[in-house]
Amino acid sequence: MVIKITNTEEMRAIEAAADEAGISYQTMMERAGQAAAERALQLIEHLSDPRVTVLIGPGNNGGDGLVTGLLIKQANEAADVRFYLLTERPEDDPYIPVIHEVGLFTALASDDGDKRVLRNMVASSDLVIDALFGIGIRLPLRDEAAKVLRAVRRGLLDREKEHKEAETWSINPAQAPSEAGSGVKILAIDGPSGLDFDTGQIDTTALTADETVTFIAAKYGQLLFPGAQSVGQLTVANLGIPDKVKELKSIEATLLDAATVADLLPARNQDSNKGTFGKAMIVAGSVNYVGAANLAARSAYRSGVGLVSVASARPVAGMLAAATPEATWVLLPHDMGVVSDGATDMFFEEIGKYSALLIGPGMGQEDTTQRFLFQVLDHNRKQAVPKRRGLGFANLPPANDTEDDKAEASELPPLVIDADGLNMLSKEDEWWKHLPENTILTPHPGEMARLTGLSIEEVQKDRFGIVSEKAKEWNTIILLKGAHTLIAEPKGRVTALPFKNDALATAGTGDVLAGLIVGLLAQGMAPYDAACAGAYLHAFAGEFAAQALGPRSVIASDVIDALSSAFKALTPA
Ligand SMILES: NC(=O)C1=CN([C@@H]2O[C@H](COP(=O)(O)OP(=O)(O)OC[C@H]3O[C@@H](n4cnc5c(N)ncnc54)[C@H](OP(=O)(O)O)[C@@H]3O)[C@@H](O)[C@H]2O)[C@H](O)CC1
Ligand SMILES: [K+]
Repeated sequence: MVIKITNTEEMRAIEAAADEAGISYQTMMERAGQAAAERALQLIEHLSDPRVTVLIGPGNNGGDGLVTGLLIKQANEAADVRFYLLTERPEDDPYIPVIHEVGLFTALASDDGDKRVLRNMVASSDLVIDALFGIGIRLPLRDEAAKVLRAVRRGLLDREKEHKEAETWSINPAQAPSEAGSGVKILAIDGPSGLDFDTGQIDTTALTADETVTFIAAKYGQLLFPGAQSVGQLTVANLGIPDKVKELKSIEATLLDAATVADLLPARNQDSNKGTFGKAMIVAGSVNYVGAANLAARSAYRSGVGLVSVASARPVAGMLAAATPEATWVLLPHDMGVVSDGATDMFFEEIGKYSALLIGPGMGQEDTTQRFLFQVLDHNRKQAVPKRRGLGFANLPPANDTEDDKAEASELPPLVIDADGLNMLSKEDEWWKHLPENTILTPHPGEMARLTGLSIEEVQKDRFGIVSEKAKEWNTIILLKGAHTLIAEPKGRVTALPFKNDALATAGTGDVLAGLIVGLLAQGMAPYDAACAGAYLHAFAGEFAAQALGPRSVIASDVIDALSSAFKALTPA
């Protein structure tokens, strides 16, 4: 199963192709209603006589809502299901007669001038299903639709107020009742009505859903802010559309899922030693940013790599060695605690032993460090092979002749550039021409803005477009961080993460991510796969950490600690 991401035009083409292939529009609508009803039934399963209000729009989104409501009633006789119609449904609607036959309550907006009926319906509901509009919307919302949504909000507030009045207060906050909010859940069909499914723009009157059930594929607008904020937890129901439908198959944007990541991870061979699982080198840290190297190295180790070496300015190693006992160290020449360009020779004496390389976290951006970075990047092009100078380190095995030869002939191993590495790149004209093929860049939106010369707002507004375009232009893999992190490669693939977790918005989590990716790379994963899997596991670990500690209190080290939970959940023993 691969979850695709489409725009509305692509979705229309897929629907038409599915219809052509024998899955009629009505069949799709009934399967859509079935999928939404399943989620709805789960949301009300703890209630003995649940009350459900379904908001019905004029188009097929409304049709999905009618099916959903009917199926809820069919599955749960005790449920009080009522429908609120924005407009009369088309005359040939097959579901309205059934609703009348079953005797379910319906109200029509044009009969409810001041929207009191709607407000009361919502205030007395446990679940509101939003089936006013889906991908057929053209913003802004017309008046009547906006009025209906405002009345729904008022109904929700009434309910919340009532709930609060009924609350009892405990003197000791540690023992206060934990239940909060109005208790009304909102389930959106395909998305909150008022969402632009292509851009993520959203009408100010739109509801904030707890959950969204969408169909066949995710839509860009569900993953872009500000709309993504109102989508809640997203479920994708494929409606039985075969993967081979050309219009679906040709889509290159996908939403990453746990099973796909589990399949990507390298197998663990029991007959192994630390050499089996690769060696990662991390060039990181400077006297001003000491901790980055520690976070990246510890995170890399949690990925299962056999050995992690940190190459850093000598004083940094002195400060960190005790806190990072598993790492080995390569002590680079430095100027006042930042890596100097004189470090290049020593770097190349070592790098041949490593199967992956990360450069950047906490390095600073001094001119001398920048020269070092570009000398490293240009090595493959210039074939400048330095002579070994015998400056080994106590904790690395002495190189024998063969290793020496290997080191001298070596190209750079698969490479990740992060943080200050990216900032130093952006200071050089046409910097991308210096990158070895398949390099992974891991910018956050601010770094991406610097690399592209755009503003952060411009980057964020068109995340998918920009990351895809730049991956092609720069011929490199780009991982654009943020809620719904994106990974794109030059050939056109783009992958989005399903996570939007503010727990990761804290210093050092970027170092953790970069370390995790280099650890996976070192174990032989293909660069694009390592970037995707690393990003997924990092965000997944963030979810575990947030559950345990609350998103507010999570710090980068907690994410490292939670990595084992993320790996275990994906690949249970
Ligand atoms: N993707 C799938 O495979 C499936 C999707 N299904 C569902 O179908 C909807 C899309 O249905 P569609 O009928 O094309 O469009 P909507 O229901 O979303 O909306 C159309 C109606 O909305 C009116 N409209 C448009 N803009 C506004 C506005 N700004 N204010 C008020 N009203 C608006 C529009 O009126 P017009 O006068 O402009 O025509 C239409 O009446 C999709 O989202 C899924 O939920 C299938 O059921 C299953 C397969
Ligand atoms: K909707």
